[in-house]
Amino acid sequence: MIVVKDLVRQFKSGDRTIKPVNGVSFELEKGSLASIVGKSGSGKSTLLSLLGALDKPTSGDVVVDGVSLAGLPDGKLTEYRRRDIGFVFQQFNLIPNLSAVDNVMLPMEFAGVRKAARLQRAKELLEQVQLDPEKHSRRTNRLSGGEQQRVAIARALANEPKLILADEPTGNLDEQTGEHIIELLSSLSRDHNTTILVVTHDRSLAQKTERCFRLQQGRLTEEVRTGSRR
Ligand SMILES: Nc1ncnc2c1ncn2[C@@H]1O[C@H](COP(=O)(O)OP(=O)(O)OP(=O)(O)O)[C@@H](O)[C@H]1O
Repeated sequence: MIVVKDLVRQFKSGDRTIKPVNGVSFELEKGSLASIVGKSGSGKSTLLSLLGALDKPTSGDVVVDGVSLAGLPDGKLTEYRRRDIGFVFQQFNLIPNLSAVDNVMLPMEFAGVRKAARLQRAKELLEQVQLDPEKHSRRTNRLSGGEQQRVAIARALANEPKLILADEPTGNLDEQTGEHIIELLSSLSRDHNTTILVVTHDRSLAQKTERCFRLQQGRLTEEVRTGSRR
């Protein structure tokens, strides 16, 4: 479970102070899929960076399965980022000259998993994200955008993270492929019991997630829903 407590991130810009994250609190149940929508500049990327320990808050805390990030020294924060967080980006950020399977194996190599176990798990994950088995050994720069995003999602799952942070994961995909990716994230959050938080500009995609938050001038509100995904 992820608990975000009164998170604030401020920057000085000349003699002005801006607060792209200004007192944000929310909780995410384990295995849930949630989205955050908000205009450009509303603070979405800043918030994701704080949740992924790529940046430190000015005040407030993120507590992941009972562990407070504010209380962790830098070394432990790096460990948290590598072990407990999976990142998925709009630009996929795969290594283009490596095969799909090698891209998925890479984070497991950093985590010290044996080669045979890495290979087996990478293949299983690529099956779970429904990448055609013929394409497992193909270099990722020879895959379509939707296929590359499936590989990136498999890579994000590699070390069984507690939280997957997806920044505009459908931003470079056509509408239908984007919908497939959101459906995939939805089923993976259930099957792996992994919490997934998606930032998107696309309101129709946000509607497909279990919960939807709106960020406006650094403040977060939850949209009220009727019915449930499960
Ligand atoms: N390192 C920084 N120094 C100063 N200001 C920053 C810094 N990072 C972000 N900001 C400012 O914080 C505000 C929010 O930026 P952020 O990138 O979080 O917005 P966003 O909602 O992700 O936007 P977009 O949808 O365009 O990616 C912007 O005004 C931005 O200029």
